[in-house]
Amino acid sequence: MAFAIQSASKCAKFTSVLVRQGSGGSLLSGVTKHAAMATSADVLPPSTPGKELSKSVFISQSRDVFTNLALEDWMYKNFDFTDHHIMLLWRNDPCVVVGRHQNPWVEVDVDLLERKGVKLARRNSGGGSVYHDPGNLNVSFFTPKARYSRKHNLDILAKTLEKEWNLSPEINKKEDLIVDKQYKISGTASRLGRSNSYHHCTLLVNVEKANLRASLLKNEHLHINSTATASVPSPTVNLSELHPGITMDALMAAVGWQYMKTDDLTKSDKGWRQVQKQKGFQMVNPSEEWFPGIQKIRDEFASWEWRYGKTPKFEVSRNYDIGWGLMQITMNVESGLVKDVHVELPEGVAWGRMTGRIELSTSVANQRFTPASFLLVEKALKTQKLHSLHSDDRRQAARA
Ligand SMILES: Nc1ncnc2c1ncn2[C@@H]1O[C@H](COP(=O)(O)OC(=O)CCCC[C@@H]2CCSS2)[C@@H](O)[C@H]1O
Repeated sequence: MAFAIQSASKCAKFTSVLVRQGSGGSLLSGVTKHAAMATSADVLPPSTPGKELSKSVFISQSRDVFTNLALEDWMYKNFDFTDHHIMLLWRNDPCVVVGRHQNPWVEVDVDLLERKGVKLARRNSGGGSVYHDPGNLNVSFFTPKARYSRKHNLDILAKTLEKEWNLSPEINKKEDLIVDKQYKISGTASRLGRSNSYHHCTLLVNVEKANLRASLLKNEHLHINSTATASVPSPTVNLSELHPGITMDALMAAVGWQYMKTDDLTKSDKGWRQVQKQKGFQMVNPSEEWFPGIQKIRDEFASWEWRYGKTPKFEVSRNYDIGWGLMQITMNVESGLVKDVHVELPEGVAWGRMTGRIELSTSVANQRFTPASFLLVEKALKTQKLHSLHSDDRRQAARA
């Protein structure tokens, strides 16, 4: 029996290729779409009974953020990592990935992202919003919860950069990897379940910095009140700027090999030993054929209900200069849907005989919130005549 795949999923199979024979070759050289396909049982020798821990490096063949998040989720839910730890390396086409408890309208200009073709995704782990493109490497470390250690994993990454390229990254308080005391090269988040866990992090190799900045710009017109997790912006640097030898291929190979040779066992793993069974990295095709049910998970990650509907409830306002002062339109949004709308008129301005705060019943009620919801309310208001109160009107309004 090969490792956990059998015990957990009966049918997960992997296209498996040895991608680095000898030390000189590029990580991905020799890998073709039609590389020999084999089940894990064909690749890995049968494990001997007892407490043996082995490790694998998987590389996702997909660049679709929703597919990769689904793959991660599938592995987390279906594998048993007790005697097999896995590192998954994955990259995405341009996207912003917000944390599980975040508000996308706080974090980014949602409409701008859409116009630029940058996807917006929500992950299952907590923390802030990060930008991905193929120059960003995502590294997921899967272990049983009992062996979960962010520090151990980040040490592997730091050690790789030290040994291979003479860099001295440090792990700061929030477990970012930073260089020169301030420049972030990696952000971290994690998910812990009853028995399984993963810690995942980014590595900025050579992302389009201008796109990173532009994709994390906010919509300055929206004023949002919410309890959602806020991101912690930091100055960032690409590893390729620190050492020209750091290419994506070279980094993936170095990180993968450092992972394979690092002992994950701890003092509490009495009677265990770590064995090396895998001779190379395994290319993973995250398709329905290999991971039954993955398409449904992918569709859930891509759905409006998950990306926007999961936003913690919030209050969002826009201010309008109407000549006599600032008018404010406010909406309460729950599960991404507009629950109620009110307008706050500036002092001394009336709408008919109404002043101050006015509850509105509008066509946006119970609809999905978008910044364009404000345009609809604005339009509806424009059909009403606002006027400045004369002192007589003020007295009347006060009596009403
Ligand atoms: N790709 C990437 N890597 C590192 N730092 C980034 C990146 N993109 C943006 N940033 C910077 O980090 C802050 C947000 O930092 P903050 O600390 O708020 O959030 C994080 O770091 C979350 C990391 C999540 C990692 C997951 C791994 C797989 S899927 S995403 C942002 O405002 C930018 O200044």
